Amino acid sequence: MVTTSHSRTIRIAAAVIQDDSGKLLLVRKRGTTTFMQAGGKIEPGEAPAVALARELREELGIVVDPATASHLGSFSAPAANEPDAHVEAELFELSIAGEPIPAAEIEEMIWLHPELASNMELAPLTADIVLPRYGRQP
Ligand SMILES: Nc1nc2c([nH]c(=O)n2[C@@H]2O[C@H](COP(=O)(O)OP(=O)(O)OP(=O)(O)O)[C@@H](O)[C@H]2O)c(=O)[nH]1
Repeated sequence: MVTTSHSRTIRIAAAVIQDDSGKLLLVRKRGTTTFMQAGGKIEPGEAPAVALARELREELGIVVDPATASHLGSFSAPAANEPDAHVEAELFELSIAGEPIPAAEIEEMIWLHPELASNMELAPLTADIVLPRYGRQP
């Protein structure tokens, strides 16, 4: 029997970023089809908020002080791109100044109104954890 507990764990730090009108910033990484929270893997020994700041700088050219990111908690979800894995995500809420500039590894960046998310291909962490908390009606 395959259960979540047997699947590989990917530890990530991920960002919930909203603009003034409540739209959520999502990214689609190059060569993939699902939109997801900006962020990425936590390196061994790296503090989650530091990993988050590093990933946001690499992916979106955003400079974030890790101390200003508000930790929402740890959440588990099936991994978007690996059928045999799940993510353990440290989710952080933060506000950003200025417009992000996607790096080459980001194929697409969008500001998504939560009410308009139903037609989108979303990572489970975004669909099941973030959107229910940030405005999408069931
Ligand atoms: N950033 C991010 N990754 C997610 C989310 N949901 C989810 O399943 N993942 C998965 O978590 C993993 C993140 O790894 P990544 O490869 O994007 O991170 P990274 O930038 O550290 O990449 P690298 O290993 O190529 O250096 C991917 O397998 C990705 O599909 C999410 O909401 N945000």
